[in-house]
Amino acid sequence: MALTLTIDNLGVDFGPKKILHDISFSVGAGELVSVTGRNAAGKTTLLKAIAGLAPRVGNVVLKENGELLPKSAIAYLPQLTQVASRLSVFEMVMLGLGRRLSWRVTPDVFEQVDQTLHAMQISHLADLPVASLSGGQKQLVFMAQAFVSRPRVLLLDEPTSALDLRHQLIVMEAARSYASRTGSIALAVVHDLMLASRFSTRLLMLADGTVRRYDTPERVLTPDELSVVYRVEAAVERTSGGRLVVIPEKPLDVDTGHHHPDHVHS
Ligand SMILES: Nc1ncnc2c1ncn2[C@@H]1O[C@H](COP(=O)(O)OP(=O)(O)OP(=O)(O)O)[C@@H](O)[C@H]1O
Repeated sequence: MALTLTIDNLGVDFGPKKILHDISFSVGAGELVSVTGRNAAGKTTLLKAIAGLAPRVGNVVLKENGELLPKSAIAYLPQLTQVASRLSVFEMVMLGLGRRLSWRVTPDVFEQVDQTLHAMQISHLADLPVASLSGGQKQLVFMAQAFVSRPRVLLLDEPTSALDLRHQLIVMEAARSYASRTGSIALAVVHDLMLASRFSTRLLMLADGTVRRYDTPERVLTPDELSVVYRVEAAVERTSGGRLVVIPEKPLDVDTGHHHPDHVHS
């Protein structure tokens, strides 16, 4: 395969606290992988560690046609934060071109930014100040900024959490088509399991600080898995169109992990 991201025995400690350990998996060209798991499972930490933004042990190897790629081939888009900027949407997206920009804005640059705005369906916002946009619109702008930089690996931290239904689909479709069209890799933290299953080639389910399952959505999203990982009773069904539907029924008692049946006296 042309491009591969290989994570080998990755671990992250914050002081004495082991957040992630023994994480190994690999992703191939064209894949969108959704990272899922409970709150505080370490999903953000995993993306940051891959991007080199969190202290880690273990290896992150990105290779294309046998050649190692530099860290700059990986783009990390954090969860949406406040934007204090007077830049317009067009200018903000253009900044994604980084070192490819010179003092004069060439037609080629306009073209690339225009195309990206169009793909994200935000052309009509081009001249507005980013600061004046809604949370969801800002998310689309930052995704566009990441796309235009043409990363080989795109790491998206909860890209859909601030978005309405329509924009959730636009963003997930944009991530999927970016990966498949450019033969690159996208990893996205996604809490919505139906959205994740619909758009992802594979799900990476984190639990207890490590990879619990890394497989197709159909294989990962089973009632048994959901009860263990999320401590919920849930039904998993399929629509007539073949899509997976996860229906959470009720929370189960939190598993303390301290069951010692041997010690139970009858
Ligand atoms: N810089 C840090 N220093 C110490 N602990 C940290 C730091 N960053 C994260 N943690 C801890 O690491 C654990 C994992 O956090 P992380 O943000 O990766 O979880 P998450 O799965 O992305 O959570 P959520 O779904 O709630 O966004 C948490 O217990 C958090 O408190």
